[in-house]
Amino acid sequence: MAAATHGLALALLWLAVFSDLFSGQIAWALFCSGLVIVSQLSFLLLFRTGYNLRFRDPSLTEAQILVALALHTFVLASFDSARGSLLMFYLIILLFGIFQLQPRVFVRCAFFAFFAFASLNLWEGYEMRLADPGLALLQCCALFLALAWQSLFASYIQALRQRMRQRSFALQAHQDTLRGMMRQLEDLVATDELTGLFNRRHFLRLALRELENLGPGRQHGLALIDLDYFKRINDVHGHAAGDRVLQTFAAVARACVRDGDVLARYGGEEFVLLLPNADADRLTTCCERLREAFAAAEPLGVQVASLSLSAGMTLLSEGDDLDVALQRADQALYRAKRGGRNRCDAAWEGAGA
Ligand SMILES: Nc1nc2c(ncn2[C@@H]2O[C@H](COP(=O)(O)OP(=O)(O)OP(=O)(O)O)[C@@H](O)[C@H]2O)c(=O)[nH]1
Repeated sequence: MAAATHGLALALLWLAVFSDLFSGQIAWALFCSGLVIVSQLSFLLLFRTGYNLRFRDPSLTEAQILVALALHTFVLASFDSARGSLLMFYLIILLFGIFQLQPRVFVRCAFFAFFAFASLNLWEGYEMRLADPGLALLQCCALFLALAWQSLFASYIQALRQRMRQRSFALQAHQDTLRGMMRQLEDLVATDELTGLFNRRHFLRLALRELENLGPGRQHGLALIDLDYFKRINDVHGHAAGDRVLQTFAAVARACVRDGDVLARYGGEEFVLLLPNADADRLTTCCERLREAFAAAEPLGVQVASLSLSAGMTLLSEGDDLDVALQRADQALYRAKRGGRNRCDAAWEGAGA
């Protein structure tokens, strides 16, 4: 935009030259045009080389405005009667700083514009070259008023921008807080309070998603795990001790599974485990490891003679129904219980294994 404005100003300069409103020679008009082009090429070079990035304002707004104001005053020196109609270019040049410059810097640029134009007139007055001193005084006053008004307008715009920025920061902070609360809420909804594991509802959601993403030839391992004689623990040691045993199981199970495995409390003293991309061997190994680790666990402050669990295992294949797979696992768990507990039984049949 700045280059286009300079181009426009050059077009006006040459219009003035051909309309005999330019008081200098053609060579002088060529020199002025050259100066404008060189200044623009210099800025282009700064931008292309990335040198501008060293400054706080990489657009170099203030420098561009000051150079344009100086060039404009320099060219105005060769205008007499048409000078007044070109005064508006001071305002156009300063318009580029309205959104970018701090009010203090903007006023500095406006003052520079007025100082340049007033100095030009004073110099011409001193040299006795002012054709109409009254008109020159009127032009100086008009420019002063216009610049003062523009400076006020610029500070108003800056204040407005500052307020909008603050509001946008506040909005951002509110959004962050809301997002954090949403995350907490989601965690609460998905977590079992006692054990810190996922709850049944969240497990079913995750398992369904895993099942949907299951490609041909791949399988997930699924196991239902039930703590043995848990009622007895409650009856003998109390409900609080039972709770501690459940928490102990959760801690032991967490240590036994890998990242990406899904472990959840299915309800009461029953848990469910989903091992993505696992075959029968890996699932069996994992459940056996878990069974042995739980048998060796010592819940804090509870003297339980022996801890054990039973597990029912199955595999999930592409197109499998989650409810049907859970039923298969449940039947295997039932067999494990009937087989004497403290064991893992499997229902691979019907699982595509
Ligand atoms: N402490 C505690 N007990 C619970 C909780 N949820 C369920 N229970 C108890 O878990 C016990 C489950 O008992 P049962 O279903 O008979 O199972 P079990 O005694 O483990 O017997 P088997 O599963 O056949 O080995 C019940 O007494 C429930 O009250 C809980 O959050 N905390």
